Amino acid sequence: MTIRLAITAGEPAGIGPDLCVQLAQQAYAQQLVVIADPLLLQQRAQQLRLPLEILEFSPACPATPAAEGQLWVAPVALQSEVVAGQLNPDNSHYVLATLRLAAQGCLDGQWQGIVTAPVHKGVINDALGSNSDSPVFSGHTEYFRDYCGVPEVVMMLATSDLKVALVTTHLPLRQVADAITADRIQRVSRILHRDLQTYFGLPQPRILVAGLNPHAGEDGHLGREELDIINPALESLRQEGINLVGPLPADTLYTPKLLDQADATLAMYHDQGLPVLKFHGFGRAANITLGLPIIRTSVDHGTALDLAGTGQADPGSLYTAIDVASQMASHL
Ligand SMILES: NC(=O)c1ccc[n+]([C@@H]2O[C@H](COP(=O)([O-])OP(=O)(O)OC[C@H]3O[C@@H](n4cnc5c(N)ncnc54)[C@H](O)[C@@H]3O)[C@@H](O)[C@H]2O)c1
Ligand SMILES: N[C@H](C(=O)O)[C@H](O)COP(=O)(O)O
Repeated sequence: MTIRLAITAGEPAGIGPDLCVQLAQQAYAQQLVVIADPLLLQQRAQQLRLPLEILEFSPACPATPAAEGQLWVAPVALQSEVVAGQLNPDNSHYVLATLRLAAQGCLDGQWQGIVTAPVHKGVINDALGSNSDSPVFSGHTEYFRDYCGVPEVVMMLATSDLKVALVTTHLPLRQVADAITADRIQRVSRILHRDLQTYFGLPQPRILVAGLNPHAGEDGHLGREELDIINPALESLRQEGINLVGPLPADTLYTPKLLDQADATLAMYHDQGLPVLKFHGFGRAANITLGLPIIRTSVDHGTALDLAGTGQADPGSLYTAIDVASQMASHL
């Protein structure tokens, strides 16, 4: 059966539309349906001097891959003109409309998964009038969690040989320590364990867990979260049969000797785990939201406004995200 995936083109002034146009330059086994304004894609194709024939998507038709040079598109109209590289809050509702259509279509069974090109969190929050203490839009991860009505999801970025999942996602650093609770560690670990089994063919995944503090707290001399919160949470999860090692000092967790014996790693916060992953494989990684009732993957990079419309954007991570979503769909 041909897999059908929806691809949201993301922030219109960023490199998302460029990547979608680049995507159309070859044929795929899957039917890839880009959710975007078709005029934006045509404009960007002209700017990049690349051929593009748009085919309007109909959910009633059987899944059919596009030929080289063609792109299936589910149209959503922009609100305002787009200049590559220049953010315009007037188009933020368009961006959110593409995410809604993608999520609802997946819940309705129109496509088997969603792959997202990057959005700009700042401009969406500018448009929605939120501030740094309580952003209305923290990211796709939290948006799809709320849209799908599930209490917890897990952000995991993965290359072919390294998986980094996070206990907390888009939080100001000041709030991170308070968010590391036994309850959250348990919910995140259970989702990670289950989805590694379900989607990645790992019957008994071995997961390395980082501590929060330097040297994993140095026996309580450099912070007590390991002793008071993380250790007891991991111990009770081990009683459930989840194979967790740690809490380990984060600085040496990501060394070959330990990683060679692990299926995945669990970092306590965004910039503890993701710089390692991106140093290891920026442009070859996918961002995967675990715990959703739908499959959702994404690129490992942002909107790269400096590259929009230049032809310099590397589509490697988008290809990886499509591959990973397809593999996940094939496990269902
Ligand atoms: N999946 C997503 O939606 C996602 C992911 C990360 C960041 N973001 C958002 O993107 C915006 C900009 O973030 P940032 O500046 O921190 O990161 P960025 O990834 O946009 O840019 C960081 C650097 O990497 C380069 N780069 C990024 N993607 C590239 C590609 N495909 N090919 C070649 N070079 C590439 C950029 O030119 C820049 O030098 C922020 O609003 C952030 O929240 C979105
Ligand atoms: N944390 C992600 C990264 O650094 O790549 C990125 O911000 C995307 O997050 P969402 O998928 O939640 O938008």
